[in-house]
Amino acid sequence: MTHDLILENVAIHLDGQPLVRVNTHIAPGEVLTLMGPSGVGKSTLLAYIAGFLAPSFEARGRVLLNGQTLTKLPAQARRAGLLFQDPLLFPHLSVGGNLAFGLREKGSRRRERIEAALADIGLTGYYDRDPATLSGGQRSRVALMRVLLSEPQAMLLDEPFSKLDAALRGEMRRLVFDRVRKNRLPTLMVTHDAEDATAAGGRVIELEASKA
Ligand SMILES: Nc1ncnc2c1ncn2[C@@H]1O[C@H](COP(=O)(O)OP(=O)(O)OP(=O)(O)O)[C@@H](O)[C@H]1O
Repeated sequence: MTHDLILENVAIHLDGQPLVRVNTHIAPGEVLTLMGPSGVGKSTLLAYIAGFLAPSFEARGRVLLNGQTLTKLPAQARRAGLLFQDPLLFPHLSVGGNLAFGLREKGSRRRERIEAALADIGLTGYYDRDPATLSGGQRSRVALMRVLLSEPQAMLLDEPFSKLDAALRGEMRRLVFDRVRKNRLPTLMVTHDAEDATAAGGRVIELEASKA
């Protein structure tokens, strides 16, 4: 099955004022970078796609994923993986518990899948660890893996590397872009950092502040 993310004449308004407007098609494994001034509505667009747009906004247009109109589905049915600036993990769950939260698969192989995911991000033996004891880079990797275990069909990245120091930023960029390509996920990344766009290596849409 191909995973295409289509934003068809999407326009978002706030209190009658136009914010973001986009019309584009993101192919499987493609990372489209969205840049533009603060307040133009970049995060709002991601929230619209994911299904939790605040009621003060008004949105027009259609969002399609694999040919299915997302805007007709509740947020939990949309299969859009979200990664934010802050890699938020549930503090009352272990690292393994956090990954289990993302896992779609049921049954006896869950533990095995989680152990494999931990090994995959260099965290073998971390299943029972308290997330508060992880480094920033380790937390970011667990947050990414939790999203991937939920088997998303598209990825939405909201300044995902901005809180990391330079060395970790490079490492996380490689990991994230490698996984979205391998999993053939259409990906929309919001960032203020031109180096993120260069590392993504794809198209860049530069939004302009509304003149209205
Ligand atoms: N829940 C909300 N209710 C009402 N207005 C909101 C809400 N969230 C954001 N806004 C407003 O909507 C506009 C767009 O915000 P948004 O966060 O999408 O911008 P952005 O382009 O992502 O900005 P930045 O680059 O600073 O993150 C801003 O004017 C913001 O103040």
